[in-house]
Amino acid sequence: MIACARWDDWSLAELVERKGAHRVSLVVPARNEEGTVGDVVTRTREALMETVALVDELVVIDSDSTDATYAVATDAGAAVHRSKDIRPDLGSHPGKGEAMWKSLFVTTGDLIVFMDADLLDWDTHFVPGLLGPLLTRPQVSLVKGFYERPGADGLQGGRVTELVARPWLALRHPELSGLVQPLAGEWAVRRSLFESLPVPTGYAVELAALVDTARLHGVETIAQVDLGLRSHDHQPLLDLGAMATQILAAMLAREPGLSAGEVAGEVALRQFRPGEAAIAAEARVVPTLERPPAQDFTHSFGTPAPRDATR
Ligand SMILES: O=c1ccn([C@@H]2O[C@H](COP(=O)(O)OP(=O)(O)O)[C@@H](O)[C@H]2O)c(=O)[nH]1
Ligand SMILES: O=C(O)[C@@H](COP(=O)(O)O)O[C@H]1O[C@H](CO)[C@@H](O)[C@H](O)[C@H]1O
Repeated sequence: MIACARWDDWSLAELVERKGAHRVSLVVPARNEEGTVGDVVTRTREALMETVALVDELVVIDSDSTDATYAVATDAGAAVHRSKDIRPDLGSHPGKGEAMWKSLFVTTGDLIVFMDADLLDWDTHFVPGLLGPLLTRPQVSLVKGFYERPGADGLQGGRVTELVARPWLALRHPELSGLVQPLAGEWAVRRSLFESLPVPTGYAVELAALVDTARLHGVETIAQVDLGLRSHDHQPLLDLGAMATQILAAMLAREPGLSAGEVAGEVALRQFRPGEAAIAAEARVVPTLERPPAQDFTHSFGTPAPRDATR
C-alpha cells in the first residue's frame, strides 16, 4: 500500500525539529532553464536555508546547457556543477538521469530532494512536503510529489504519464497504479536507496526508481504527497516521443528474462512532421543507457572504475 499525505500534514517547525542529524540536499537538474532556474533557486534558498535551516545544500546540476543556466543558478546562490565535469573518470552522457546520478558524487545529504528547474506554478512547500514522510516514517525511502495541473480540466500536460506510464503500470506493475504522478520530477529519496539503484541516463529515471524500489523493497517503502498546484514548461510532442521511448526501453529492461545490458544502448526513432508540401520523415537516435548503482563508484577519484560505468 502506498502511503498518501498532504504537504501541510507537518509544519515547517516540526520538520526542522525532526530533521535532527539528517543532512538534506536539494538537487535541481537543469538543461537550458535560464528563464526559471533562478526563481527556483532563490526562493528555496531564502525560505529553506536562510529563514529556516531545513535544506543543507542546494545543488544545480547543469546538464549540457547552452544558455545562461549555469550563471543564473550561480547568481541565485546555488552550488552549480556541470554534469560532464563530475567524475570525468566515469565518462559523461546526456540526459536528466545522468545529471541526477552524477549529483550523488557532489552532494552529502542522506536525504535528497529532486525538483525540476522549469517550474512555473509552484511553491517552496514542495520541499518540506516531500521530506515529511522521510522524516516521520522510517519505513518510507522514496516519496513522490503529486499535484493539480492548472487549466480548465486540470489535465493540461502529463501526456507521457497518461499515454505511457499509467498504462504500463496498469499492465505490469499494478501495485504502483495508485501513484497520481509517477513521472513527477519532484520527489525525495534516501541516499542509501538511490545510490543502490541502477539509473537510466535519460527521462526514465523516475519510473525506473519506482519500479526498482517496489521490486526490491516493497511498495510500503514508497509514499506520495499532495503538493497542491504545479505547472511547468511543456516540451513539443515529438520530443515526448523520445521521452516515451526511453521510459519504455527502461521498462522492457526490467521485464523478467531481460536486463538493461540486453536493451540496446540507443534506439532509432522515426517520426513524421507535417510540412507545407509533404510530411517530412525525421529520425532521431534516442539514448537508452543505464548507469550502474553509484555506490559501485564511491571510491577515491581516479581509481579505475571496478566495472563498466554504463550498461
Ligand atoms: O537532459 C536533460 C533533460 C532535462 N533536464 C531537466 O530535467 C527537468 C525535467 O525535464 P523537462 O522539463 O525537459 O521534462 P518535462 O518536465 O517537460 O517532462 C528540467 O529541470 C530539465 O531542465 C536535465 O537536467 N537534463
Ligand atoms: O508528466 C509527463 O507526462 C511528462 C511530460 O509532461 P507534459 O506532458 O509536458 O506536461 O513530464 C514528467 O515526466 C518526466 C519523465 O519522468 C519528468 O522528467 C518530468 O519532470 C515530469 O514533468
